[in-house]
Amino acid sequence: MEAPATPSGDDGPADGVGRRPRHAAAPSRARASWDALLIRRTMAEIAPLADKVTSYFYALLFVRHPELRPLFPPAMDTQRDRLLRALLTAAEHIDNAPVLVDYLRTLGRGHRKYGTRPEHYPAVGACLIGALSAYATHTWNPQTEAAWGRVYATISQVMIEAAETDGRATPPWWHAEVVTHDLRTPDVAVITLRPDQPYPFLAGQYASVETPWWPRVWRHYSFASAPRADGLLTFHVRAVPAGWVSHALVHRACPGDVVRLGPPVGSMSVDHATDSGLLCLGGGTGIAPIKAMVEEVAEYGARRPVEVFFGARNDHDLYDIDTLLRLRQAHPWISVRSVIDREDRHLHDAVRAGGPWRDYDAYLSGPPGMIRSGVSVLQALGVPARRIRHDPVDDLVVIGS
Ligand SMILES: NC(=O)C1=CN([C@@H]2O[C@H](COP(=O)(O)OP(=O)(O)OC[C@H]3O[C@@H](n4cnc5c(N)ncnc54)[C@H](O)[C@@H]3O)[C@@H](O)[C@H]2O)C=CC1
Repeated sequence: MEAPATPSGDDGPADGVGRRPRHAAAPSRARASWDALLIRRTMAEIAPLADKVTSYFYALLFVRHPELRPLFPPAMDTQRDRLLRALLTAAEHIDNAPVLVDYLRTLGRGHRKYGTRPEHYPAVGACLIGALSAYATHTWNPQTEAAWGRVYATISQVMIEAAETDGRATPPWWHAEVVTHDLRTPDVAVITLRPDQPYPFLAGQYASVETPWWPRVWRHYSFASAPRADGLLTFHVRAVPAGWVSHALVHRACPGDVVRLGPPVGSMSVDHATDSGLLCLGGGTGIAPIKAMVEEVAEYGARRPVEVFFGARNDHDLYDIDTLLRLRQAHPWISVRSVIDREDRHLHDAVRAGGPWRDYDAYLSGPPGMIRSGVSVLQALGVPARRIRHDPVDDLVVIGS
């Protein structure tokens, strides 16, 4: 979702690939819905050819604009997926302006760390339309091209404005020095960082991290502690197979090394306006944001039921259970249950046995499969969808890799 590529912006013709003049009238509802229909048709046609379309898009971009190549990572594998996911997400919410705008603003802010500038957007937009038109051969026509031009213009305008607004208050990225590096298991490290300037975030959020060993390769990690008075940040990192960044962080990083951090993102934060109970499911290193949220609730001082289920493959993988148990000792209204996988019993079985959870707010963090099945289990147990929170499952594919 964080391709330093997508939407465009210039002062081109209204129906071309460009940025709508700042004060231009918004398209009518009818036109917006018609555009949405045409965009969805294109997306449906190219879905089975997604890899080819994105490869062709980047080939066009780098041939036409070689000066943009340094903004992207040397190996483009994950990058390709991100562009497509960003487009799919935008297409999915195209009729839901508040959700779409919120998503695009986050995307625009996140692009600042790549060095994306307003003048890059038209170049990207023209190549995107070039790639779509080459593959969506059944649905592409002048009306579809015009619809893409308008939608892309709106998307790029939202992203550019969000980046400009953000630029007035925050840096595009933060440098952060490794202060401690604690190898808790052969492949899990708990790493503490000191950012070079204040880094405001909420427990439950996550950030992109770039290491000095893999420039321009960014991966997401959730904060493992609530905001601290000393400003330090903590991450839990598991070195996963073929995970360049995670391997570097676990096996190479030492105190004194400096990484870069993108802005905090994510909406899985605790609502302190209610005193409902919290049901928290953490799988493996997915326990990180759960721990941060539990710490925040404890600091907040409200005595509300907090029920944590920590799923792990084996005892070693309960690498942070002691911290959770200390929290429980200090705050008896917190309950912590560890669940080691067994053939006949998994994390969700323990959750099922522990209810009822109807009146709880539920938070899930862990592997995508755990989140998907966890949501179904909780809904079957009567927890309404609006009370179930987790990070976007697509982002988790690259969280921690
Ligand atoms: N904000 C978030 O949601 C975060 C997600 N993660 C993700 O969490 C994962 C952690 O990786 P590992 O520590 O290797 O986890 P893992 O693969 O060892 O799984 C940990 C535990 O999760 C549960 N689990 C896993 N798959 C399940 C399924 N399909 N159904 C039910 N329960 C399941 C089991 O209890 C398992 O022991 C990574 O995929 C990482 O991207 C990590 C940090 C934050």
